[in-house]
Amino acid sequence: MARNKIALVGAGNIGGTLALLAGLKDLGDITLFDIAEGMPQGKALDIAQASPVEGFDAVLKGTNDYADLKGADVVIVTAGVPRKPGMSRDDLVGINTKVMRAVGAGIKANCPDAFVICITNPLDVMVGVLRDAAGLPYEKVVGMAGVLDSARFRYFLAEEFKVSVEDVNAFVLGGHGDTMVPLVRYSAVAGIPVPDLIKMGWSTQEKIDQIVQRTRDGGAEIVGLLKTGSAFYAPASSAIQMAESYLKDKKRVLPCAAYVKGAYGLDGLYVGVPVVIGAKGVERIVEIELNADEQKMFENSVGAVKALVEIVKNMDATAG
Ligand SMILES: NC(=O)c1ccc[n+]([C@@H]2O[C@H](COP(=O)([O-])OP(=O)(O)OC[C@H]3O[C@@H](n4cnc5c(N)ncnc54)[C@H](O)[C@@H]3O)[C@@H](O)[C@H]2O)c1
Ligand SMILES: O=C(O)C[C@H](O)C(=O)O
Repeated sequence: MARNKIALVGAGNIGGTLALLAGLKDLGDITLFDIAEGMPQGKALDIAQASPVEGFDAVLKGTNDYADLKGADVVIVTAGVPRKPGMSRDDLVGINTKVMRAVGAGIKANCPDAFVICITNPLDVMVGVLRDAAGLPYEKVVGMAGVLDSARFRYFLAEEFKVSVEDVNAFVLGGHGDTMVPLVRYSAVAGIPVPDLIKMGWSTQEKIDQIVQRTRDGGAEIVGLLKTGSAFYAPASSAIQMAESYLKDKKRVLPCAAYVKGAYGLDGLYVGVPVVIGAKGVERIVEIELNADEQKMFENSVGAVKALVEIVKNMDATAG
């Protein structure tokens, strides 16, 4: 059986990490695309030279030519600009919208049958711009953020409860911004809901509230420490989990920025919700029940995403 092909558009911090992980996990052949000349070629060669040591067989190619995306089964997009300390993700909207349109055109022309995972920020809006430019079916274009935000939430909870990260389940919904909604009620250790663990004396409401806020600020915490860019190891791991679920038809239930029309009272918007990812792409939107507080937080987050969508529309109107 021929190997799958994973194309990585953007070969920077996340792109390079994605290439290494895709190799280590034997996901297939890997093409690294970037506008920077030499850099994707250099990273591809470097990772190829790690393959004999790590024991994986994959063709690794670096390129500056969109034609090399041909035949890609999965495309993961990180092209664009990350934020620096003092910036919000939303500050990237102007520059990264232009990048998403160029990348969308490249995907449309070369691999319209691929499953596309967008990572570029501001995420929920960029995945919509990318989808529109690529013209792919909505279920084949999805954004990565919820897996990352939930992983942060899980990690902080595991630290607090002093248990394995593997036993902590947690969901973060909504837009990938300051208004994201970590759902305490749907978070659990080995099936025991967090509110029950508070009653059992494992933690306090105050500490859980602090963890919720730290999760919301998770990206900014790392930007503040790195100073020159943003997180890239955990974002790459998160996108690889989504790609693997598609390629292996695992039907994982993962929080992703998916196009929601009908569910959650939404009328067609990319925003973070739990979905099932399988061989057909986003196979199902999982509509969970939200209580009044959760609903209010979710609506607030949806409002923030919609406001940014309007900014993109106004940019277009101004540009004529
Ligand atoms: N969704 C999330 O959860 C999440 C997490 C982390 C980072 N991000 C975002 O991902 C993006 C990438 O982050 P990074 O750390 O890899 O940044 P990076 O600067 O290391 O890499 C970005 C790469 O994109 C390339 N690029 C720029 N314009 C391009 C174009 N038109 N076509 C192709 N390539 C182009 C650059 O040359 C660079 O190599 C940023 O927007 C960042 O905010 C999102
Ligand atoms: O915080 C950022 O700008 C990058 C990313 O969205 C993250 O959450 O790490």
